[in-house]
Amino acid sequence: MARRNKNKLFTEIEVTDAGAKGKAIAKSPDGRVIFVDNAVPGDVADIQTTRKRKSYYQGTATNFHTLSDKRTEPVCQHFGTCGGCKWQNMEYKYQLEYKQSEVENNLRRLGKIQLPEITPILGSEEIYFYRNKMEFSFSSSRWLTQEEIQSGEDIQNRNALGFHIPGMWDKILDIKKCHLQADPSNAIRNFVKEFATENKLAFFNTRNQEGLLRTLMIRTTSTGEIMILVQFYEDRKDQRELLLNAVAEKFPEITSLQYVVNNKANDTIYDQEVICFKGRDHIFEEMEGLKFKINAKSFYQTNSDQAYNLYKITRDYANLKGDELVYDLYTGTGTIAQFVAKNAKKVIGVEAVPEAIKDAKENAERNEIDNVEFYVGDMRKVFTQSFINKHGHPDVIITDPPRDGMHKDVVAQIIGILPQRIVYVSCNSATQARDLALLDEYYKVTSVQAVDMFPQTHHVENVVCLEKR
Ligand SMILES: C[S@@+](CC[C@H](N)C(=O)[O-])C[C@H]1O[C@@H](n2cnc3c(N)ncnc32)[C@H](O)[C@@H]1O
Repeated sequence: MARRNKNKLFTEIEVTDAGAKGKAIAKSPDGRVIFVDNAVPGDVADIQTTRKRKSYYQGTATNFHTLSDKRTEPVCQHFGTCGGCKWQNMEYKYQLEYKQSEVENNLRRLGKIQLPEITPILGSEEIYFYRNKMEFSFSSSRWLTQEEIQSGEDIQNRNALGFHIPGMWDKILDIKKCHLQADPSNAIRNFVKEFATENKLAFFNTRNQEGLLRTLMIRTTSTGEIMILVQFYEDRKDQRELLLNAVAEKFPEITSLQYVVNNKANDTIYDQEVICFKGRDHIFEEMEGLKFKINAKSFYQTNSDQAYNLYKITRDYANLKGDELVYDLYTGTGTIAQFVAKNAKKVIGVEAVPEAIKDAKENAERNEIDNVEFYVGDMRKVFTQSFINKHGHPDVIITDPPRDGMHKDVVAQIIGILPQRIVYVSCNSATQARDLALLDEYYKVTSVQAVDMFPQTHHVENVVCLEKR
């Protein structure tokens, strides 16, 4: 029996809000929420639903009756196909408003937290070309745009170097100019694509798992250094050297040219050997005179200017007088730990990635900071009572977990310790709200400050200060 198509077309619907995952929000005539693609709050549009759930629809705005005055013209030719900058069609001041209200809503509704007066979100001065790290994928089956399909041309070359089409693991949109990372990022990516195509180097075929070229990572820093990492699938020395030598010759400003040969099913490099082809195996970022060494696997905040603002807020909230023992949980390469060290008696950083901890120790030595210590391991297993007994009872805990937030055992351990103050830095205010709810009996939220690290996207960073009740 044929399945009935349950999708609907709702006409003349007002789009009222923007929220989770960058989608706009509207209400259907039957009272459900609709998460809408391709719309801006204030638009009045026909909405074609694509999925129905118990309490909501997903859909796309098709025909527009009124265009919102919050709209602006997207600057990027890839807008709408590329999933990277979903909010590029909304003026920046409104992006900030929606980010601020998402943080507040999550803390109030999910966390049920009583909030102090909230400081306005700190916007980014640079709203384009602010990222210091981008990763592009090679593909031999480029995503074809509507214009290309309609042109009816026989397209011979389907090579692409760019981003995954949202929700499609095997389709890559070829990127000609990305507005998120400053030059020479675009020049390097375009050169690599052209050189590889001209020299018939095989782009990766995801379905057949074959080809030479897999991913390209470009990292830039405020010190002017550049790191390039090419990930190869096939181990062909001649072809690899042909490409890497051409890149080195064309861009002598590259200070670290590295590669990985990875023929396992997924393209994560974290369990792979990174080989330095030319220059150093690392680059340096600088902040307030502190130097941070970054290797290919290190986490470093992707918007350097806003990272500095984020760290200053974190240090202010920690309100250190100089005699405190501070724990910096999820320390990465120990950046926050070193940033606050001169205001504390001692700082202890804990992190899961061994390479990051190695860099953290080296960074501290280079920066001549001798009151920091770093330990490696899964937070849940390392941050235990015996760890506290050994290293001391913290007066202040700074925590900056990944998107999933803290494991409930880690929250329970913090409650067991009851430091005077907690500074919670988060890139996901929903999981932050969940964790704050668990802490609420023991801690009062005294300050909240959202920081926009990612203009043109819905992502937002949030810093919360908690004082023991
Ligand atoms: C959002 S980053 C913060 C890094 C650092 N605070 C900074 O500003 O650069 C989160 C860090 O948590 C680490 N991490 C993720 N899961 C972890 C776990 N279970 N135990 C310890 N560290 C973990 C990641 O490797 C990453 O370095």
